Order: sequence, then C-alpha cells, then structure tokens
Amino acid sequence: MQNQQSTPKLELRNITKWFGPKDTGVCAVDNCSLAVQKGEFICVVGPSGCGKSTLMTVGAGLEQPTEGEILVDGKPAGPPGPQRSVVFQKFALFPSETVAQNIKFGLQMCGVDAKEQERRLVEQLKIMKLEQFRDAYPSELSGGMQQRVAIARSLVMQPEILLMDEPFGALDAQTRTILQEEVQRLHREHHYTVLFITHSVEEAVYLGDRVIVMSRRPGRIKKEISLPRDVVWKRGDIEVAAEHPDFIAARREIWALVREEIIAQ
Ligand SMILES: Nc1ncnc2c1ncn2[C@@H]1O[C@H](COP(=O)(O)OP(=O)(O)OP(=O)(O)O)[C@@H](O)[C@H]1O
Repeated sequence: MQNQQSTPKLELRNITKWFGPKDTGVCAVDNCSLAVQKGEFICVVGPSGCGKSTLMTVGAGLEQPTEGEILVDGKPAGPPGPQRSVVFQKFALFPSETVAQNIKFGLQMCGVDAKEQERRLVEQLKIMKLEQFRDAYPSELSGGMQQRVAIARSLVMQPEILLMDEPFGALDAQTRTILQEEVQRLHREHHYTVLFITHSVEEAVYLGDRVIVMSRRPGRIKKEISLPRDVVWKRGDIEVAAEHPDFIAARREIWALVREEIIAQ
C-alpha cells in the first residue's frame, strides 16, 4: 500500500516549534520530519507533553512552525482549509444547531449548493450510523454519538487529509472500542490519509499502518514502526486483533519505547 517512492500527501519537514521566545520559551517539537503517503494511516504516540498535539496543529496549519515547512503533495501547504480537516478530543459542536446543521456547516461556509449539501449529509449520516439523530441537538446525544457527529462533520468536507487529535480520549472504554472499529472500517473502505495522535499504544497498533514514537519533550521522532495493513489482525475487531501474537509483540515493543521516555522525564 505504502509507496516510499511517491510524493507524500502530507510532509512535515524539519519542524521545530517554540512557544515563546526561541531558546528561553518552551521547545515543544525539535526537528521532526514525517511523511504521510496517500491513503496511509499514521499514528503518533509518546509520553504526555512530548509535543504530539503541537506536531498535529502545525501539520494542520493551525500553528506556524518556528522552523521547517509543511508540504501537501510536495508543495507548501498554505493556510488551513477543507483539504486538511481536524477532529479534536473535545467535540466542539455548535450546541444550538442540530446534528444535520452541524454536519452541513462547513459545506455552507464553502458555498456548496443545497442539493449537494443534502446528498453529502445523508451519506455521512448513513456512514456514521446517525440517521435517527438527524434533528437532535448535541446535548441530547451521548459522548460517542457527539464524536460521530464531529467525525461526520470532517468527512463531509471530503478532506484529502484527516488529522485526529485523541479523538476518542474523552469516551468511555466501550464506546471507544466501537469507534476504533468504525474508524478502521472507514479507512479500509475509503483509504483516507490520516494523521492520528493517541496516548494509547493499543489503539495505535490497531489503527496504524505506521506508528511514530516520539521522545519526551522536546519531542523528537524516536522510532517508526511499520504495521502492514494486510496482516490478518488488521481486519477484525480489536478484541480479536489484540490476541494475535504479532499484535502483542508490536504493542510490547512500542510500549517499551514509550515507557523508557516516561521514566526518563
Ligand atoms: N500554546 C502554548 N503555549 C505555551 N506552551 C505550550 C502551548 N501549547 C503547548 N505548549 C507546551 O508544549 C509542550 C508540548 O505540548 P503538547 O500539547 O503538544 O504535548 P502532547 O504530547 O500533545 O501532550 P498530551 O499528551 O498531554 O496531550 C508542553 O510542554 C506544553 O505545555
């Protein structure tokens, strides 16, 4: 699936990010380079505070790097736009708008015509199993349902790149499992290009085609581990996958790398 020869869909090249003045402020990310190929699912793990979210917000164009550049299809990425869509841990839905209005919001902003808005809305409601909740307000939905709406709101824009920052971090364990399986299914069927930040090594091993392990702050890339999508445990439920010997070995290897960084902090 992954073609190392082709131009990456998203490339973070030599990214350094200081908050506050260089040398006296906080260096969150230090000279990180990362290339995400079209259709690839990359997970980034690392100890708390190592700069994962910073790397993602810089990749999304929401923060400017102190040094380095962001490329999309080999060209400077420019300002954030619908091509790079972000899903955060906090659902950030409009509380006074219905599910349908929340999902359509970005399409309206981009001037998509009403018929196409409706077509894409119906498609997303079906994909994210939200058909019954079309006219509900966010406060009437569970956390898992709200996060489905947030994901639908991103996917409806047909982004070229999906950036997800701990999207299931605020959910209970059962809902999280179901959404992990949904996201894996969506990726298998639609081949989105995804940069996914998580604290969970298990989630990263389950979802990622490649897992990037970051060092403690200032975040550097410590190791990249490839987990080919065609291995059998990438096609089933997480419970089944987690019992596979290769899954267990990968989880153990990655956790040892993260643990080393946590202990050294
Ligand atoms: N806007 C900001 N101003 C100042 N410092 C910041 C800012 N944003 C992040 N930082 C600092 O940069 C470092 C990296 O933060 P970041 O949120 O990227 O880490 P993280 O790995 O995503 O953390 P966590 O896993 O706990 O969410 C931290 O020390 C944090 O305090």
